[in-house]
Amino acid sequence: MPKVEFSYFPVKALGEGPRLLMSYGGQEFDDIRVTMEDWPALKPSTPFGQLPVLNMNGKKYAQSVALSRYFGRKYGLVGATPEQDLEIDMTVDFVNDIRAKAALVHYEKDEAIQKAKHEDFSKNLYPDMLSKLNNIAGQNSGHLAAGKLTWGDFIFAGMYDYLKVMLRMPDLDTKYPNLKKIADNVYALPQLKNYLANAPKTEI
Ligand SMILES: N[C@@H](CCC(=O)N[C@@H](CS)C(=O)NCC(=O)O)C(=O)O
Repeated sequence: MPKVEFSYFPVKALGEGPRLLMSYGGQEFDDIRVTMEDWPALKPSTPFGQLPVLNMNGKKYAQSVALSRYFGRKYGLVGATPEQDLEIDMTVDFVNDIRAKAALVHYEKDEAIQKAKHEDFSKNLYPDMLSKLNNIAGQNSGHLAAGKLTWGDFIFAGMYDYLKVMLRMPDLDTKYPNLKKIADNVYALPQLKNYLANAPKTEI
């Protein structure tokens, strides 16, 4: 299995899912953490002007979900039926919907608008979305979908710390315990021990 290069910023966020999946599958990779200083020079050489990017066999591939689905297929972390795959896809899309809502607030430049948006989303939207996801994880034995470990779990686990910060919800663990279970189940995998021991520690 030839070594590949994986480039992302020095955070977990959208990059950690693919990093965890490669580690799970025993895929050796250069874990390139691109600084904001270096990014402008690199940006034009990426497929969509965004990170993460996987450089494999001389070709560059982008989009964190597509990359994760690819590794999921490669390592058998998929559904047992097309319907289970659909379940994984729809739940991963929902996770990204939650992330997109929180990002809308996080990156709002006007402080007053940011505060109002955060209060509004925290009252109704976040509890509604998170409790739905928490129930789904409860019905799937601590997994995101299909009642088993899939590539979707790796995306969610990789994004868990980042979500806590974006949602401004340090008590996410206790409020929605089934979500923590998804992350815990992934981080306990023996295949990840080496990567987790050596990867740079980041807050998000
Ligand atoms: N849908 C893409 C989104 C990628 C994305 O938004 N990447 C951000 C970092 S999280 C980025 O590259 N930002 C720098 C830029 O757009 O210049 C994915 O999931 O990979």
